[in-house]
Amino acid sequence: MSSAASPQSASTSPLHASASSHPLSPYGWDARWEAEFAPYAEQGLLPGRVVRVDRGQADVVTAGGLVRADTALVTPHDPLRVVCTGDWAAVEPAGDPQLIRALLPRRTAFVRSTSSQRSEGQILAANVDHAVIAVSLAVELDLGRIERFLALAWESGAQPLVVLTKSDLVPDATGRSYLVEDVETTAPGVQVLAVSSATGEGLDVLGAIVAGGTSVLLGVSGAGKSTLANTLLGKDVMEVQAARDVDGKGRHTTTTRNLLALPGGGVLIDTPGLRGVGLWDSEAGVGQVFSEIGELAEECRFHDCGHVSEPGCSVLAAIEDGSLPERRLESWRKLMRENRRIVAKTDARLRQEMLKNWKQMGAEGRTNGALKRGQRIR
Ligand SMILES: Nc1nc2c(ncn2[C@@H]2O[C@H](COP(=O)(O)OP(=O)(O)OP(=O)(O)O)[C@@H](O)[C@H]2O)c(=O)[nH]1
Ligand SMILES: [Zn+2]
Repeated sequence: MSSAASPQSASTSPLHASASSHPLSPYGWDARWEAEFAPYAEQGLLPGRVVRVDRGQADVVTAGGLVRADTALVTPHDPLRVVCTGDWAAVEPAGDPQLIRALLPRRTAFVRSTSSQRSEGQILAANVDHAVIAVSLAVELDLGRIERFLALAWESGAQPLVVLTKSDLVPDATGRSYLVEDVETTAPGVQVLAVSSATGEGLDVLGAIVAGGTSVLLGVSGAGKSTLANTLLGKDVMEVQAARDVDGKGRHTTTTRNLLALPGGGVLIDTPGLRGVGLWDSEAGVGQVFSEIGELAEECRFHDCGHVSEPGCSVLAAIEDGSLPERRLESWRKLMRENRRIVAKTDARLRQEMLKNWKQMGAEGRTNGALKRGQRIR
C-alpha cells in the first residue's frame, strides 16, 4: 500500500483536501467519515467499506484494495447490529483473516421484516443517500405502490427519487408530462424524473444525482433496475470489476456487484435482498408520504379525529372541496393499517433501537421535505 493511502497520513492533512483525494473517496469516503474514523486511525486501524457479507466474513474495500475480514468482533446477537453492505468498518491492518474492530455509526439504514415468527428486522444496506425508486411507464401507474416504496425510503433516512423508466414507450410528450405530474402529486418533496435507457432521456440528470453519494435501486421486477444499473455502470466497467484482482493475491477473482463505484461518481448498492424489500414499521415514513394529510389533520377540531364523519374535520372538508383526492386518504388508511399490523408483530425493543438511531435522520428528512413542499406551493 502506498503511504498516501494510509489513514494516518490522511488524518494529518486538512479534512477536505484529504477526504476528496483519498483512495476511498470513490466509495463514499468523506470528511465526516474521516473525522469519525480518527480515533481508529490513531490505533493503526484501516478504514474500509463493506461490499458484501457472508458466513461471518465480509469483503471490505480498503485503500489498499479488497480484503476478506472477519466480523466476529462486531456481530453480537442483535439483527440490527450485524455488519451489512454499505457499512464503514475499522479493519486490522494485518492477519488472516483480518478482523473488523468496529463499525462507524450508520447515517441511514434499510431494514426489512423477516417472515419468521419472531419478526425481527434485517439490515439490508447501510449509509445510503439516495433511494432511486424505479417505476415503469410501460404499465399502468400504481400510485399506491409508489407510496409504499416512498415510505420505505423515508424511513431509511435516504432521500427518495422516483425514476419513471422506459419513457420511450410513452412517445406523446403531453401524456408523459401528465404521468410525471400524477407521480409528483403522490410524492411531495420528491424529485420525479422520466428516463429511458433506449433514448438516453434523463440519464444525465440521474447520473448527476447519484454521483453525490450512495444510491440503491428499488422497484418491482421488470421496472428496469438492472438496465439502469448497467447504464450507470457501463458494461465495460462491470466486466473490469469482475476480473480485477484487487488485493493482488489472486483470491478474489469474482467480485460481487453488491457495492460498486460508478464511473461517473457515486456508489451503487444492489443486493438481492433490497430488490424484494417490503414495508417495515415505517409509520414516520408513511406520515411523510402523506404529509399534506397530516397538515390538514392538525386543523381538525378534535385532536384524535379519525377523519370519518367527525364535525369540523379538515381532511373531509378538503375532500369535499376537491383539494385532496379521495384516493389519497384511502391509500393512507390502507398503509397505516398495514403498518400497524406489522408493528404489532415486531419486537418492541428493536423498534426502540431503530427510533433512537434514526429519529434524527428522519427529522432532518422531514424538514427538508417540508421546505421543498413549501417552495413548490409558492
Ligand atoms: N423500451 C424500453 N425497455 C426497457 C427500458 N429499460 C428496461 N427495459 C426493458 O424492460 C425489461 C425489464 O428490465 P430490467 O432492467 O430487467 O428490470 P428489473 O427491474 O431489473 O427486473 P428484475 O431483475 O426482475 O428485478 C427488459 O426487457 C428491458 O429490456 C427502456 O428504457 N426502454
Ligand atoms: Zn379529521
